[in-house]
Amino acid sequence: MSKSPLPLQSVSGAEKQVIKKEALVKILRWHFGYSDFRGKQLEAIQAVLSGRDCFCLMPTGGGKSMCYQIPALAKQGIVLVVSPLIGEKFDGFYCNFLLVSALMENQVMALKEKGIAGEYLSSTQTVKAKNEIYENLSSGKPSLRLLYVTPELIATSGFMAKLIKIHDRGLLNLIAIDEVRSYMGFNSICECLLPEASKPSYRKLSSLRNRLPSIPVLALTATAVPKVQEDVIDSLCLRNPLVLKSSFNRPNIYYEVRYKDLLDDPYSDLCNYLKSYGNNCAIVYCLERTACDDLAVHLSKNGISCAGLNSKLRSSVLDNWISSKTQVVVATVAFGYLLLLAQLFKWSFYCRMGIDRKDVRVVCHFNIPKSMEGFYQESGRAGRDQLPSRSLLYYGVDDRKKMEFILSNAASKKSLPSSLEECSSKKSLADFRQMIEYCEESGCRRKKILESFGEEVPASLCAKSCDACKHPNIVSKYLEELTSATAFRHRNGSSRIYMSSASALNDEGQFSEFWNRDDEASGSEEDISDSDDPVEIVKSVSHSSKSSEWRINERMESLQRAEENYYGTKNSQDKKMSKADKNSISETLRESGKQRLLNAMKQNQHRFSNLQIDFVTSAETLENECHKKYEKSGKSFYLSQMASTVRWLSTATPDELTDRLGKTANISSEAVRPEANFSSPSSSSFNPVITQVDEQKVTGGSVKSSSPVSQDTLPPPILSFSEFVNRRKATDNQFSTSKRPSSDGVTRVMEKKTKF
Ligand SMILES: Nc1ncnc2c1ncn2[C@@H]1O[C@H](COP(=O)(O)OP(=O)(O)OP(=O)(O)O)[C@@H](O)[C@H]1O
Ligand SMILES: [Mg+2]
Repeated sequence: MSKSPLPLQSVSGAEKQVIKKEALVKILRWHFGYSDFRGKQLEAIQAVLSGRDCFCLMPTGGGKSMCYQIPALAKQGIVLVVSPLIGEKFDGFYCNFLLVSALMENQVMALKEKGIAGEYLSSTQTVKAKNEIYENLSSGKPSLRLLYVTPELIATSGFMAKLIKIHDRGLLNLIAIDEVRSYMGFNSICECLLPEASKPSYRKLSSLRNRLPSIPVLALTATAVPKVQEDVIDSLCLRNPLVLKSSFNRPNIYYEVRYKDLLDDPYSDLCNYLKSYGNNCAIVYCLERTACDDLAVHLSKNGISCAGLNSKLRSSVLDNWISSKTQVVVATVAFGYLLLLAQLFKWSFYCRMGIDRKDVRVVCHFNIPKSMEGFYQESGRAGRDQLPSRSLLYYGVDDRKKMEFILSNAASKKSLPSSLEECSSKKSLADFRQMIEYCEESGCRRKKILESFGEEVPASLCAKSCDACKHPNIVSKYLEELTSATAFRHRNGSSRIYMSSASALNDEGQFSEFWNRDDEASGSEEDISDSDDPVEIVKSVSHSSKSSEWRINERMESLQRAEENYYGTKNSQDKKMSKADKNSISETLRESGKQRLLNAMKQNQHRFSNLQIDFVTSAETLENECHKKYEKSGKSFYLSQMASTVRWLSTATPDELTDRLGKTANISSEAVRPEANFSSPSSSSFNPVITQVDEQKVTGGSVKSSSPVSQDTLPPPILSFSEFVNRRKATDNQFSTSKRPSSDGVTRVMEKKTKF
C-alpha cells in the first residue's frame, strides 16, 4: 500500500542543522512503521543531515539502509546510493546478471511500496526507462528521492556530468556508499588484482569527493577490520568523519559446527536438520556448482522445497524465495579454480546481494567458507528480524584441503609479481586459518567470530548460544574423534588433494567448476611437477613456465601424474599398491579400529558395568560388523562407520548394546552370504542406530541417518583424479565419435547417473 510522503522539514540543502530525534522518528514510523531507531542509526542520520561525513560499521541486518533512506525523506533533494549489489559488471565476476537485476528491482520496489520514490540505473533497463529517470532528474522539481547506481556508472563521464548538474542545482543531499568494503580497500594487493576494466570505476569513487566537495559522504559496511577502515576513509577522502561502530555480535544467531568426517551422511543430516525447522526458510551455501545442484536435488527428493541458484540463475528463483514459495535456496558459491577474482567476489556475492528477507531461520554452509568475513556476512543473513536463528557449518577435512589448495594457487593465476603473489596467498591462507580455528578449536564460536573483527569480549557474552558453550563436552569429543580420524587418514594416505566431487562431470558433460572449460579458455599457464609432495606440487603450479595457450589435456595428464606420484612414492609398499588396494581395509586398520572401539567401551564402562560382556570380544564383534558392511565400499566408509559406532557407544544404553551385540553375533556366525553386500534388505538388521542424541535433544539438531544401508542410499564413491580423467577421456571419445551429439549427451548423463 503506497503512502504519500510525510511533509518535509523546512531544511534546505544549504542548512546544516541537526534535525531533532522526534522529527526523524516520525518519518521512521510513517514510512517504515518502526517505533524507534536501532543502534547507531540515529547518530549516523543526524551526522549526515548536518553535513558531516560518516563511516558506519553495523552488523549484517543492523539496518544500514535506514541511515540513508531517512535522510532522503527528511530533506528535499536526492540521495545517491552507490551500491555494488546492483552492478551489472558483476557478471564479469561470474555473478549473474539476471539475479542482480532482480535484486535491484526488488529493492527499489520495496521502497516504492512504502511510497518512497526510488529508482535505479542499470544497463538492464530499457532506454525509455532510463530516459524517464533522467527527465525526472532534470525537471524543475524532481520527485526522485533515492537513486541507486553502480560504481561503474559513477565512472562514466556522462553520468558524472549529470550528477554535477544536479549538485549545482542544490538537489544532491548525500552520497551513500553501501557495502563499501565490497569494492574498496581490500588492500593494495587485491586492488592490483582487479581487472583493468573495473579499476577506473573503483578509483572514481574517490573522485566523488573532489568533484562534489560539499556533499557529505556516508560509507556503510558490515565488515571491516581496522586496517580496512583506514583504507576506506583514505580512499574516499572522508573529512573528519564521524566513525560509528556497532558490535558485530548477532546475539540471536546460534552458531554450530558439524563434522562431515564423523557423520554417516551429511546430506541426510542436513535434510533432517532443515526438516526440523518445518516450513521456515533457509539458505544453504555450497562451494561448487555441482555440489549445489546435488544438494538441491537431494533436498527436493526429501520433500524440502528447494531452488538451486546455479549457473543458470533465474530471477524467478529469487522471486519465489523472496515471496516465500520456496523454502530453501541453495546458493552456489561458484568458485573458479583459476581466478582469484572468483575467490574475492564469488564467495561473498550471494551474501552481499542485499536480500532483505528477514525471516531466514537457518543459514547453512555445506562447505567451509574461505574467510571469517565471508562467513560472518553469509551467516548474518539469518535472523534479520532479530528472532532466534541458526548458523550451521559442515566442516570436512577434504573441503579444507581443497580450499587450502585453491588459496595457495589463486594468486599465481593472475601473473602477479612474485612478491605480491606470495603476499596475497599468505593473506588468503591466514584469513582461512581463522575459519579452520573456528571449526577445529573447542572455544566459544561467537568469541572467535568477534575476535576476528578485533572485538574483545568475555566468554559469558555468548550465553550458551553456540554449540561449544552449550555442549562443551560433546564438542570436545567430536574434535578428538576428528583428530584421530584425520591422523589415521593421513597415516594411511587416503586424503586426496585433487579429489573432485562425485559429480565431476556435470549434466552438460562439461567439467565441474573445479575444471571449468571457460576457465581453461581464459588462459592459465601453469603446469604441475612430478613431485609427490603436495606442497611442492602447489609451488610448482605457481612457478612453472609459461606456455602461450592453455591445453587442458596436458594439464589433466600432469595432474594425473602428480596424483599417481603422490600415492606411488609415499613408500615402497604403497608403490606396489593398485588403486583398489589403496581403498581396501588393511589388517592394521582393522586392528586400530578394534582398539578404538575397545577404548570407547572402556571410557563408557560405568554404563556397561552390569553387563556380562567381555569388552575385547565385544569390540571385535562391533568391528566385524563395520567391516562386513563396508569392506566393499572401502576405507572411508569403514572409517566413518567406525567413528559413528564410537559415538554411539558414548550414548548407548546397556540394552541397546546387548541388543546390537546379540544381533551382530548372530549374523557374524552365519556363513558369508552373497547378500552381505549393501543391497541386501537383511543387512539392515545389523545396521546400528546411531544418533547425536544429546545434540538432538537440546538443540533440535538432526538425527543421524539410521536407515538401512541400501545401494540407493550409499554415498557415491569418490573418484580419484586419475579415475576422473579416464572417465572423462572415455566420455570425450564417445562424444567425438558420435554423429548425433544430442543423443550422446543423453548417454553421457545416463552414464554418470549409473556410474556415480
Ligand atoms: N529501526 C529499526 N527498527 C526495526 N527494524 C529495522 C530498523 N531499521 C531497519 N530495520 C529492518 O532491519 C532489516 C535489515 O535492514 P537493512 O537491510 O538495512 O540491514 P543492513 O544493515 O543493510 O544489512 P546487510 O549488511 O545484510 O545489508 C530490514 O528489514 C529493515 O527494515
Ligand atoms: Mg544492506
